[in-house]
Amino acid sequence: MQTILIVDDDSSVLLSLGLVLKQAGYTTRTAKSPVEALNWLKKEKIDLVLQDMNFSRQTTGNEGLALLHEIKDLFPHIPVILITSWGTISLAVSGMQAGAADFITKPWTNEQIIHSVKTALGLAALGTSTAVLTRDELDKQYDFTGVVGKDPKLLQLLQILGRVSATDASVLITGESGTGKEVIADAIHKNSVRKNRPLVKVNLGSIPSTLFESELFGHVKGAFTDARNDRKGRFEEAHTGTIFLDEIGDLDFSCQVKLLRVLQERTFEVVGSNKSRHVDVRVVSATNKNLLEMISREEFREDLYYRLNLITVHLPALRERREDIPLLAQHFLQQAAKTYRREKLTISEQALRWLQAKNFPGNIRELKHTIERAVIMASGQSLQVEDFSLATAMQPTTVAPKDTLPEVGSMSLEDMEKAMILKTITHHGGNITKIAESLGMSRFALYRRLEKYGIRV
Ligand SMILES: Nc1ncnc2c1ncn2[C@@H]1O[C@H](COP(=O)(O)OP(=O)(O)OP(=O)(O)O)[C@@H](O)[C@H]1O
Repeated sequence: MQTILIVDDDSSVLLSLGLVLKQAGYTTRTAKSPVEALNWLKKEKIDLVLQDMNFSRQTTGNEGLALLHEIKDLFPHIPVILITSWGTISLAVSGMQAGAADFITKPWTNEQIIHSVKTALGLAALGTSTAVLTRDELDKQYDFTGVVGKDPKLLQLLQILGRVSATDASVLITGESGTGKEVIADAIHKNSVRKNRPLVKVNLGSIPSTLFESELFGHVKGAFTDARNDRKGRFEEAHTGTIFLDEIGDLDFSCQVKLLRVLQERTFEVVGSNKSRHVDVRVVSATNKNLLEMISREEFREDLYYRLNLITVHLPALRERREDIPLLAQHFLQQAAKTYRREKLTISEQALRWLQAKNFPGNIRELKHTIERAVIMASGQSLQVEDFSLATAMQPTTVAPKDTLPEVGSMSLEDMEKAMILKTITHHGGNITKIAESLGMSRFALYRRLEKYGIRV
């Protein structure tokens, strides 16, 4: 049985937390001061510490922080979960920086405590094994179908993911556009105990802040002028499963606090109703932005950052894993050949080497589009360097001069708009930020048009 040490100066808190944890099958020890806590840690095998940060009457939290530092120095492998007041969230942030496993804000619920304890113990049990597994070994243990590659950086990442997926820990996936963040989010869900439950994907970059709550938490009929029916929010749809929050770095500052609340308390209110609903979700998020830089510019909340990234995985850019280009190219060739009914099509060795040396600022997505274009345009049975250079040369790089506009009456303004959007997507290899910039519109406006024309990027 695992033993949890609870540290708080309030006897009633010690009692209630002790009861909750005992009911959940843990042995508990209690300490009312840092000295008592350290004594327990020295004389018994403690698996986890649950520590109230505001346990001293001064409530500055300094004493709590000092105890945390001491525990991390003496027993670095024991996970520590902090309990803080909502008003002293900055304490929780300092605690996370000092190595705490997680933080819970008051008033806590029993589910929150158990969820956090289970996750932290699960992560601690994974240990720090360093033996690097081969792709075959990984495939025997986990389901990574759809994730092509065997570059050592990718294998290391998959190894961590395989182990972390089984826990309920929140995972933040970072990496440039087109490096496969969504593919990795799928893999996390597929390898988790929630795999038969829903995986709900939310692109936060495409939701205007005015619709944020209604989209994520749902609304009841009549909540606002356009609310003609009740509508389920994305969190409710994801209940018992996983929610994938894509483009988290694009979330408006005012919406960040609303998201923090639901992630913290695991409850939300449907717009127009005042009843709280409990939600059980695993959170995976992704961004191509540097959140730490955004935090220093005060554009992203640090407490939200720590809530999202119990584990961070960074996906390498394609230029950092060129060895995988031939494998990926073969994979996309098979896919495109099937789609365009050119099953017999192969790719030459020189063409593979040419692709391997080429730069793909749009990463794997751009490589995929490049192969697709070559498959459409190639006339022979084997794709050659010329097929790729031709496909690349056909990519628009300059603005068309005025007199090359199509004949009057041959195209509507909407056709032109759609064509220009497609041209820009090809040019930027699917990088939404750059496409929006080049077209002189906001990302939101771009997403609306993509939806309107049924274009998938
Ligand atoms: N390892 C991989 N194996 C096979 N296909 C991949 C891999 N990584 C990415 N892809 C493909 O590349 C394309 C882009 O991947 P994905 O959408 O996951 O990237 P992303 O990092 O989420 O991009 P963005 O930041 O622009 O949202 C998709 O078509 C995906 O299927």
